[in-house]
Amino acid sequence: MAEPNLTKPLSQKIGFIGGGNMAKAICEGLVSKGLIPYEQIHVSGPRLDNLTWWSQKGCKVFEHNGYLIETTDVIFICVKPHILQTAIDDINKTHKPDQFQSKLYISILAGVTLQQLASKLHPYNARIIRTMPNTPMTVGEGCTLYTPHSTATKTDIELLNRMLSSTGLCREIPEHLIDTAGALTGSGPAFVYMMLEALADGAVFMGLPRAWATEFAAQMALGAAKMARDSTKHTGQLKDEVCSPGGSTIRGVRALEEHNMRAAFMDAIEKAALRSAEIGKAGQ
Ligand SMILES: NC(=O)C1=CN([C@@H]2O[C@H](COP(=O)(O)OP(=O)(O)OC[C@H]3O[C@@H](n4cnc5c(N)ncnc54)[C@H](O)[C@@H]3O)[C@@H](O)[C@H]2O)C=CC1
Ligand SMILES: O=C(O)[C@@H]1CCC=N1
Repeated sequence: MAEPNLTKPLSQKIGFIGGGNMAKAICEGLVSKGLIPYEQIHVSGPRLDNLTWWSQKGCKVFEHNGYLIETTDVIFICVKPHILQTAIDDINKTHKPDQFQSKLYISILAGVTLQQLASKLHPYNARIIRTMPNTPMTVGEGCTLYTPHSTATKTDIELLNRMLSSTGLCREIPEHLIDTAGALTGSGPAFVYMMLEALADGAVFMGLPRAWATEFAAQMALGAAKMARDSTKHTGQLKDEVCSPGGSTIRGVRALEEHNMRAAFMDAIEKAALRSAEIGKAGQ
């Protein structure tokens, strides 16, 4: 696929069904890159008083999802997986399914399969792409994985790439891998924040002021992540280059091995991936 043009502003109106954490992260990612102004973004949710973050920024807010679909071109579905049916039922309170023109629906729901999405959204003339984004897209370092449904056109996929490449990495993957890859990229930030907190706790334990410990831990991880991403060296080699023989780092490495750090991270990804698949199998 040709490199998306990341600077040209979007002409489309973008909608979010559900204005929670991940919807805000996508919104901030798009706006901060100059792709779209807040005024071109619409959001819907069951209570307007929960949408003040959006209205204060200048976005248009709706209490019913049908009005959001009517007034936008691309709709991000950003509710919790078990709320999907309730959100769809809400559309029917104000609109008839065949009232809608064909539009692009981008699901960010963990676990919910393209087949499940298609069977629920088919009456609304939906073209569908399943994605797994992550919150670091707020700062332009996100990672979005996606699988298009057969209803999605080449133009839809190009538009998705244009939007989400501006907020970080955006990569198509086969659907059978999205639960596992999503455990790594979608849930992974929580695991990394826990790791940063624990590393900072260690430094505080040894006497470093908390604010410094937090700042230094984050900067250290940012640099290490950049090297791991951009270097051709294996992460094991990068680790070896930090460990002086008989030095301080290898003592810390030994402590991590004694506490089964690798098994703990592997288990975290396994459990998150299995839960994601379970959400899909349970029909949310
Ligand atoms: N938080 C994260 O890091 C990530 C979340 N996701 C997915 O994003 C989705 C949303 O997650 P969060 O943003 O974390 O949850 P959240 O709870 O922050 O947001 C969900 C929003 O949906 C709204 N809502 C509830 N009922 C609704 C209805 N009937 N119609 C419209 N809106 C309704 C709620 O008011 C709330 O603002 C989930 O499906 C999750 O699997 C995917 C990747 C990362
Ligand atoms: O915890 C969850 O289910 C969602 C999916 C990935 C991140 N948060």
